[in-house]
This record gives sequence, structure tokens and C-alpha cells, in this order.
Amino acid sequence: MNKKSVRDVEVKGKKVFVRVDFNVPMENGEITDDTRIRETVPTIQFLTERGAKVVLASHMGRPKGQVVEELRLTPAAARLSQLLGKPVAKADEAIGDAVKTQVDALEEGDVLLLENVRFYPGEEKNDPELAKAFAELADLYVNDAFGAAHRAHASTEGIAHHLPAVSGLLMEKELDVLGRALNNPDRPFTAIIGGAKVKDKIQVIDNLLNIADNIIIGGGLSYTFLKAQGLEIGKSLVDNEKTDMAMGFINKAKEKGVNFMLPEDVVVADDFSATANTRVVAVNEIPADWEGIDIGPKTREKYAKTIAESKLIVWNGPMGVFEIEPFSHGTRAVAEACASTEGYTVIGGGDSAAAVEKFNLGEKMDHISTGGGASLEFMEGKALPGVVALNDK
Ligand SMILES: Nc1ncnc2c1ncn2[C@@H]1O[C@H](COP(=O)(O)OP(=O)(O)O)[C@@H](O)[C@H]1O
Ligand SMILES: O=C(OP(=O)(O)O)[C@H](O)COP(=O)(O)O
Repeated sequence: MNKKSVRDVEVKGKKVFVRVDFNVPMENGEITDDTRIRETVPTIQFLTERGAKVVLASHMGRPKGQVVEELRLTPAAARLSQLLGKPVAKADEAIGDAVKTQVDALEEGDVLLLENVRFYPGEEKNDPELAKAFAELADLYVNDAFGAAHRAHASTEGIAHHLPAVSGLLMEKELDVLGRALNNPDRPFTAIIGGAKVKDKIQVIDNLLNIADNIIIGGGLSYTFLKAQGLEIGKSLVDNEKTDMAMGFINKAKEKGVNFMLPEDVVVADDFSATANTRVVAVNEIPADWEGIDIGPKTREKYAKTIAESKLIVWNGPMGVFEIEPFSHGTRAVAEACASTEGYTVIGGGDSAAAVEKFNLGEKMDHISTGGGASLEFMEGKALPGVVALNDK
């Protein structure tokens, strides 16, 4: 990476503003997956062990510039304290005199977590005044929030213009792994794209067509491609505005010699529920009043074989509605193939990461990204504003 990291700067005795992504899933006030917090521990320990005074900042949810009690970061501070095995102080605000007093009282090695930065309207607007107020709290800025690196906000981008700005160890690792995959991939390189957000995923396929050997399509995304080829898709998810683009990709793959794999059979259901009637049908036999909800057994086998033969696999988006057990077999088959392949496996955050964890296969993957949207934008070839703003080496 051509950006400076915490390894390249002196931190002893300095007040260090560290932007993390503690936007973790919560249910009834409890954190249900602490991966994003756990993954920042190496950076925080790196800094505290070297005598820095660590001031952490994060967003949580989308409170739209207002205080939302359920979106306070108090549970994150408690979990981080357990993970670090030492106290983590928690501020009730993210800027202002009270916060300044708390920061000034920090000793070397202490950790303070500020309140949700999105409680301030200036955060998402990248307001220079808010960025300056954050910067006034510290001597150095560290961005370790890969999951929010595609956002140009006051605490991810604006602040970097007021302080020496470097990446944290998690940010460095994410950019390194994803960057290696895209710039110099081991081959065969297989990209697996699934999920439901057709609009978000279409762009990434365009860029992947320039670099991948195999592109595997699954999930709700598949049906826009099947419809583009004139097939009946019943009540399946579709983006009618994107069928031309989908057909364009099928043609571009042919021109470039990319093996573009679409489902050959699918599981269809007469209802979106665990008790629905289901059938396995070939893709040219989808009944008009049924809905495709998973890839079928033949497709699972073909996809698994390609994954087994690949040296590098990047996966973003489930193959079916994996949250409902009868429709989870396609996603499970791909997850198991990724777990057992000798190739290097990168899971691109979001629901694919959740699926892999659900099947207890997380340990078997080489890298699970902490960023869904961020890893997608990175794979699209877009520059991430939170990274661009950091100091060059
Ligand atoms: N065939 C399908 N029809 C409708 N929804 C689907 C289908 N396949 C997968 N999904 C849904 O897609 C969602 C994930 O999509 P998306 O958000 O695009 O993925 P990710 O979070 O990994 O980027 C899951 O909730 C899953 O249930
Ligand atoms: O959870 C996040 O995004 P992701 O689900 O795409 O990984 C990040 O914390 C960014 O949050 P945002 O999409 O509200 O800016």
C-alpha cells in the first residue's frame, strides 16, 4: 500500500484519534456479532503498547444527525473493554469542552471511546467545522474503519486534512488482501456474486469481467440475467431496468473468454416462507406463479467444482434466501466449497460473511472482510475517499 500506516509514525505520548467501524449488529441492546470490534484490537493494542493516548470514534446505524438512545456506543465500549482486558472510558458526546477535558486527562496507554459521530448533522455532510472540532482533540489521525472507507464523512475524510493521517492495521490488511486479489490475482481467479441488491452488484461485475477467469452468478441477481435471455422467471426478484446491461455482460464475457456461470437449475417456491411448497426445476421451466429462491443441486455441483479448481476466490452475496433453512442449501454448498478449496478465499463482508459464520465455516476462510459496501466499491475499481485522504508514503 502506498499510504502511511501506524507503523510509519511516532505515537508515544500523542493523542491519537482512531476512526473505527463499530457499526455492529444489535438485538435488544446486545451485540450479536462483535467481529468488527475484535478486528480493531491489534491496532488499538499497537498504539497503547507504544504509549499513545487513544481516542476512538465510530458511527452506529443511521441516526440522521440526531441523538438516538438505542444507537449509543456504550455496549461497544463494554465489549472492547472485555476484549482488551482493561477499562475503556466512554464519552457521552463526540466533541465539545467536556470531551476535551476527558481527552486531556488520558494517560499513555488509556483508551476513550467517543459517542456516535452520526449524532451530529455535520458528520455525513463532511462539514469542515465538525472535522476541525474532531481534529482539535488529537495530534494524529488513524483510519481503521475499512467498513466506512467508501464514505466521505467528517470523521473518515474531512479530519484527515487537519492532522497527520495514517491507516490502522485492519485498514492496511483489508487493502492489502483485496488489492492483491485485484491487481495480481492467482489464477484461475473466480468471482462469485449473489445476493439481492442488483443495482449495487451490477457495476462490480463490469469490472470483474476485466480480471476474473470465472464469474459465478447466484441469488436474486440471477433472474435479471435469465430474463435478459428471454426465459420465464415467474415471480422471482428482477430489475427490469438492468436486463440490457445483464445481456451486455453475457456478451462481454464471451468476447473476453470469461467463463460466465449462471444457474442451470433453481429451487422455486410458491411462497416466501419456510413452509412453502418447493420444487427443483431447470431454468427454462420456472412456473409463472412461482419464485426462484435458491440454486438447484446441479448448479451447486458445478459451482463447487469450479471453486475447488480455483486458486483465488472472491465471494460477495448469498446464492439463495439462506436465512430460511430450506432455501439455504445453495449458499451452504458454496460456503463448503470455499472452506475446502486449496485456493485463497476472500469473503466480501455483508450477508455472505453472516452466512459463513452461520454455517460455522468462518475459521476455514482466508479473509473475511469487515466491509460490505466498501469491499464492493473497492472491487469496482473506485477510489475510497477514506483511503485517498491519508498521507502518502
Ligand atoms: N433468489 C432470491 N430471491 C430473493 N432474495 C434473495 C435471493 N437470493 C438471496 N436473496 C437475499 O439476498 C440478501 C442478501 O443480498 P445482498 O444484500 O445483496 O448481499 P450482501 O449483503 O452479501 O452484499 C439475503 O437477505 C438473501 O435472503
Ligand atoms: O455497515 C456498513 O456497511 P456494509 O453493511 O455495506 O458493510 C458500514 O458501517 C457503513 O455504514 P453505512 O452504509 O450506514 O454508511
